[in-house]
Amino acid sequence: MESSLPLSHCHVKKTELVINRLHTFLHGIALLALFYYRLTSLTDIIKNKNTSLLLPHVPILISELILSFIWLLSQASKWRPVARKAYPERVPGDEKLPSIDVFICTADPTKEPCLKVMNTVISAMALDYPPDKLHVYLSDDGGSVATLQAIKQAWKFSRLWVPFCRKYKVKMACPEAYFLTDESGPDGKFHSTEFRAEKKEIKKSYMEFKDSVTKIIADTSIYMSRDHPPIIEVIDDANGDGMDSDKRKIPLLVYVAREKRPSHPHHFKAGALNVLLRVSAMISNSPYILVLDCDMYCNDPSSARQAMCFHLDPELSPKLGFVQFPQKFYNINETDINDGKQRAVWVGFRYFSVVEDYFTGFILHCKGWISVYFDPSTPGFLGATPISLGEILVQQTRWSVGFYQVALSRFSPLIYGLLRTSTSQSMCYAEFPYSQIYFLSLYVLAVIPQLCLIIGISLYPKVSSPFFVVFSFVFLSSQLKHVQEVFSAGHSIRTWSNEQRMWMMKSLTSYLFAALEVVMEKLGLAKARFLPTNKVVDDEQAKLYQMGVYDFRAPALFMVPLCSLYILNVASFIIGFGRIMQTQKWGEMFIQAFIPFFATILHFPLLEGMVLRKDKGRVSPSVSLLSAVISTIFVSFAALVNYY
Ligand SMILES: O=c1ccn([C@@H]2O[C@H](COP(=O)(O)OP(=O)(O)O[C@H]3O[C@H](CO)[C@@H](O)[C@H](O)[C@H]3O)[C@@H](O)[C@H]2O)c(=O)[nH]1
Ligand SMILES: [Mn+2]
Repeated sequence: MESSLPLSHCHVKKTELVINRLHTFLHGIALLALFYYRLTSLTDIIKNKNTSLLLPHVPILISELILSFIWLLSQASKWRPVARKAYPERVPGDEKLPSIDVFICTADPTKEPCLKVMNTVISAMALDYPPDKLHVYLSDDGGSVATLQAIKQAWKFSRLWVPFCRKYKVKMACPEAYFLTDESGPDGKFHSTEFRAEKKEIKKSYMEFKDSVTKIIADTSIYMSRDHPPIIEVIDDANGDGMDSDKRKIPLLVYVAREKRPSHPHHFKAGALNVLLRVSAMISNSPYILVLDCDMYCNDPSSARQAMCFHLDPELSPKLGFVQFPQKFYNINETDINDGKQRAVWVGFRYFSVVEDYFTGFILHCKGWISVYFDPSTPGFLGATPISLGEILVQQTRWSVGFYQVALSRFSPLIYGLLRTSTSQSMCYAEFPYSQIYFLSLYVLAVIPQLCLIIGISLYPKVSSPFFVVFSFVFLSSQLKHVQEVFSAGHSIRTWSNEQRMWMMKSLTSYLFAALEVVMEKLGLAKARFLPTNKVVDDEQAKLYQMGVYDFRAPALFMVPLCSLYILNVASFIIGFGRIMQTQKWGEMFIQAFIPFFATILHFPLLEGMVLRKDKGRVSPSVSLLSAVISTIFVSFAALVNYY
């Protein structure tokens, strides 16, 4: 009877569906009204031959068109929200399970601490899956001797750890995280002296393993090699124990450092994964692969079985290309000022773009495969997100470069995708690459209404006009929709402000610089690069992050535009507000004064960073000074125009 029960269940989230569609409908109508207003006022300007007024009005119109276009694309992923449930207890017996190859990538031993990489490896070894059907491959792009030595130690420790996890059904397969939490074993065995004795023993072994890794690091010079021959090593001990697949108690573990030469393009992570595909084809050749980054660990040992609930489902299976677990992070605190959690969501691996995960998924869909997005209540995998603002912006710049590479190519989702897959699927895949042009809208909205407020040019309807309601509705409906999404995901209002702030900060810096980088790349002046994020946590940074305070020690290239725009907004609000008080014309400039006011409040941490804070993570005085000079030039320009 058991086999007739479904392995998974998918249900439509009805309330969210109704809210989303109602929002699409009402917001869509309001946008049409907004553009009606813009077009009529532009026609008036042209009729009255006030051509100089086109200078601010046209960019504002373009920026509103861009925002609306991206909003429209984003509706596709919200049209039919579903939730999935997997029943791993219903998957067939172990003998019927297909085998899995787990791929883990590491690249730079200076940025990716060896112990963390080994924890990822060990947690994968301890997945709840038949050991003879699980094979773990580590790709080491850094070709580091230390990593090779450490993985041998990790293998030794796994020989104790994997049986321990199986025996006591340990829920946290990553040893570092296990020994940090207070898990005392499953019910019943909780008090057993046997369990306690074994736990003590295994903890001792873990400490010895940690010491051995520390010693390896201390004794070896650690650097990221870009020039090395290939090494493939099946990790084993001298007796060959553990190799005989009939008797194997722990999964096979293989170390791979592909050949790298400076003259040869190696295609970053996608290149590493393709080498693993070729190597694993010769060794285990499993029909399924599980890809992990070295900063993620398996948080729920049953996740491989959960994925099988979809892959073995007779209805889904023939077309199912991949099961995607959302990226969730273990190093996020409640305040999450950097919006590291990214609530909105990201096989031969495709080169060509540094967002190979997104791009490969897109191409698979275009080839007719489907995928399942599975968000279990216990996250299957937990990763690490950068905790400093600078790292986040650098990471975002890399992603943005990757998205532009896709958007500007023949693979552009709205052309390539529409011809090959459904409209809604293409829209979903188009949202990320096209939303990189947010920076155009945000620069316009951060500068033009402000300068016009100082000059005294009105760009928005008066409070008494019926179109005032339209503009207010568009603003409120988009903000309230965002708040609703934040709340329904179980977060607080603080998440809303963090996400708004980070969205603006990323757009104004990363999206812009990525666009410049891609232009340079097209002109042959720059080369594609993949700077792995830094996973080494600096104490000072960790302290600031824990307190919910920004670490503004980001590159000046990022900080100067942000601070200059902030000062410009504060200044324009003060000048504009002063003028409104003088002239008592509240109605005319209300929206225009509200924009810099909103920015001033939302980005208050920048003001704190420039003026109030004295700690190391404040905005450096040179950045503040340079920003003040730049914004003064803009404000003076507007004041001069106003004067004449
Ligand atoms: O030349 C390289 C560069 C990177 N990596 C590995 O790629 C992974 C991702 O790098 P990371 O620095 O952690 O970047 P993130 O921005 O955190 O990664 C996100 O973005 C990447 C695309 O840019 C995706 O591949 C990742 O899955 C996704 O988590 C890590 O395991 C690296 O070791 C390589 O193997 N070779
Ligand atoms: Mn990462």
